Amino acid sequence: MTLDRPTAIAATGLRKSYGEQTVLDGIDISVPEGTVFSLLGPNGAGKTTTVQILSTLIEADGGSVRVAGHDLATDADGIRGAIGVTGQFSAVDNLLTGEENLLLMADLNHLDRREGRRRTAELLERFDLVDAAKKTPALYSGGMRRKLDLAMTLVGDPKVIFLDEPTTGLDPRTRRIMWDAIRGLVAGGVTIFLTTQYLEEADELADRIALLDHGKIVAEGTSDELKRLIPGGHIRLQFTDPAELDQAARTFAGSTRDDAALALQVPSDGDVDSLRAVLDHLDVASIEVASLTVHTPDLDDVFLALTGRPAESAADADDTQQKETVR
Ligand SMILES: Nc1ncnc2c1ncn2[C@@H]1O[C@H](COP(=O)(O)OP(=O)(O)OP(=O)(O)O)[C@@H](O)[C@H]1O
Repeated sequence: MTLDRPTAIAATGLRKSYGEQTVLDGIDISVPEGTVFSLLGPNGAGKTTTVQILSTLIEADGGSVRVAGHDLATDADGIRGAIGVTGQFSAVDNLLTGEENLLLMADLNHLDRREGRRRTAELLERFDLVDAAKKTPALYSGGMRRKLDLAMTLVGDPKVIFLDEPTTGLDPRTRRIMWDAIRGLVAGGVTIFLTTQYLEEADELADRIALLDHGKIVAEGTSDELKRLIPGGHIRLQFTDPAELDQAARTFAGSTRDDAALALQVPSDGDVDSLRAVLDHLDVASIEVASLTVHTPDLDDVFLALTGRPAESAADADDTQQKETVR
């Protein structure tokens, strides 16, 4: 579906070290126009460094980059003119009001006065900041600042937007508002490069996801492709009678029983055929089941399987690494 689209962001063999520390150890990235690409990784994995290189803020030690048709080596200005960046450190000026911040951006983007006012009003409305427009951002909540920051990025109508951990630390409601705004941008044809520590965020928004760990992309694919990389799916059968549980445990080789919960987990990839096979076996053996649920692995399971560590504590864990690529 996205295969025929032109490439909005292409990076090959990106390398970057700080002193002895290799932060990016040769990474390749390709993002089709109008899609969301998510770079996922724990604290310190190199996500911000990647965004800084692709958005011309710092130089790589090696590799080539094209963004929105411009080559980084020969036309960094072209890239700067086509992109918007919302970083972890916001561009918001605390001495100006929210509205003045937006008007300033309109000026910097060479919009005339009328167009600048129109765009500012539209963005204040869109991000539910009309009531806060005349206040300085020092009085804003973290979520409001983040929304103002994204609104400022949108003043120039960029075709490619880099969002570096746009929802870190936000409450679930504000996170949803940001997600909706991002979906709206993509629907309008914008390409999004999103970094996040949240597996759920990548799962919700991204067309393709790359997992960055120890300077390398250790897995890449759609959310479903990544989930298929790992085992862990199962059908959970719930019983009301221990005798039924006993009988089912004998029927399904390789199953795991939970006696306290009167439940049995039968390994399964969750597809219809395997579900039908389980139901047929239960039928033939006349086993009564109270309920049945299908569990498919989520990105947390993927992260654990590919890095050997849970996503939460990934930043301070050991060097265990596996390589896996989905094409
Ligand atoms: N200017 C710098 N000088 C030295 N080391 C740096 C510099 N910038 C980043 N680093 C190091 O590079 C590594 C990657 O940092 P980066 O900010 O890209 O990670 P990240 O994945 O964005 O993490 P986070 O989620 O914490 O922002 C870190 O170990 C960091 O300490």
